[in-house]
Amino acid sequence: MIATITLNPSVDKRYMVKNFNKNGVFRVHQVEVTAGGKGLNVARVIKQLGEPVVTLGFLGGANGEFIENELNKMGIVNLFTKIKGETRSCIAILSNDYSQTEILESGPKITKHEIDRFLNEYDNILKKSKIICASGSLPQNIPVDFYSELINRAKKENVKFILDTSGEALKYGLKSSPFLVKPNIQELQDITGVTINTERDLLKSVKILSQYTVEILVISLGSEGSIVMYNDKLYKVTVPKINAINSIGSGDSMIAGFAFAIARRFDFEKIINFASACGTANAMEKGTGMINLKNVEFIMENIVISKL
Ligand SMILES: Nc1ncnc2c1ncn2[C@@H]1O[C@H](COP(=O)(O)OP(=O)(O)OP(=O)(O)O)[C@@H](O)[C@H]1O
Ligand SMILES: O=P(O)(O)OC[C@@]1(O)O[C@H](CO)[C@@H](O)[C@@H]1O
Repeated sequence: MIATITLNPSVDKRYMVKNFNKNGVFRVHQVEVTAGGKGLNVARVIKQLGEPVVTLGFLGGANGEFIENELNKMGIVNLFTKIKGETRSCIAILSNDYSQTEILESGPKITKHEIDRFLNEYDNILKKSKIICASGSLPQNIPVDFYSELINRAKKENVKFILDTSGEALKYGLKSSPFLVKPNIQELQDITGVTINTERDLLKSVKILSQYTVEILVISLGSEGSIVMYNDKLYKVTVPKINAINSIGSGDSMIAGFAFAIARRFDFEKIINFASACGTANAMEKGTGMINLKNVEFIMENIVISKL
């Protein structure tokens, strides 16, 4: 079984707006709302792939209820810890010039008692899981090294830990050697301090990150595919050109693809191929954390993986 952790879930609202820019007033011509936060997007895609998945994290208030209802509708197992605070909302503004503007709330304050209840549930689930996918930012009052704690507990139970987060939470997480990490280019720049303009800058940053002990290191590059490091070898993954409608959640869909392919024990190149295709398939859909399995198959045939 795969478990996803979303410590800071969110009700994601996507506003479709014509000619969006700074300082204007805009009428929204289409709104979409999903139960989001990275880990929930991951769970939705794992469910679409047909693998059992359970979800953990913190949920509270009216937004928490909305997310619970959505999980029930999708038949996704909900092991979230109930909290007093209100789960956040995040807004994405998509415009006709293909711009994507995201406004992310910081999330509720979590109490010590709520953290303890979460950790109890987590320890239970570690005994039943093959893979943990922990994704996204930390809500308020969660210690910055919290992912590190979760990784250490997973290691004791021999459970593979996939970490997809940013900033300080990623820095601390890396110190505990997760099985797989997947920063995007912005997250890589933030963590290494290297501004990336050229492939040389990119490879320099990958080298800095490779000082941490991580089994699979993935740098996702949006429509440019990704760079993957495994067993001291570097791979460049080129994905086909597609008609991208909404690439928010492509990273999460890629993580879902990795978790699924690793759980099913695919060989290494097929793992990269499958995960990348899930990321690309998400960009072809209106919804966030949504894939069409027929598109995944077609994309897989058109991905090129080369050794660097
Ligand atoms: N426009 C696109 N065209 C083709 N493939 C894409 C596109 N955007 C994303 N992908 C695929 O999805 C993968 C992950 O995308 P990306 O690097 O945008 O992740 P991310 O920034 O973590 O996304 P998010 O945080 O919104 O989930 C890429 O490596 C690629 O395989
Ligand atoms: O604040 P975080 O947790 O880093 O990111 C939150 C978020 O932007 O990530 C997802 C896309 O990957 C969205 O569903 C969600 O709103």
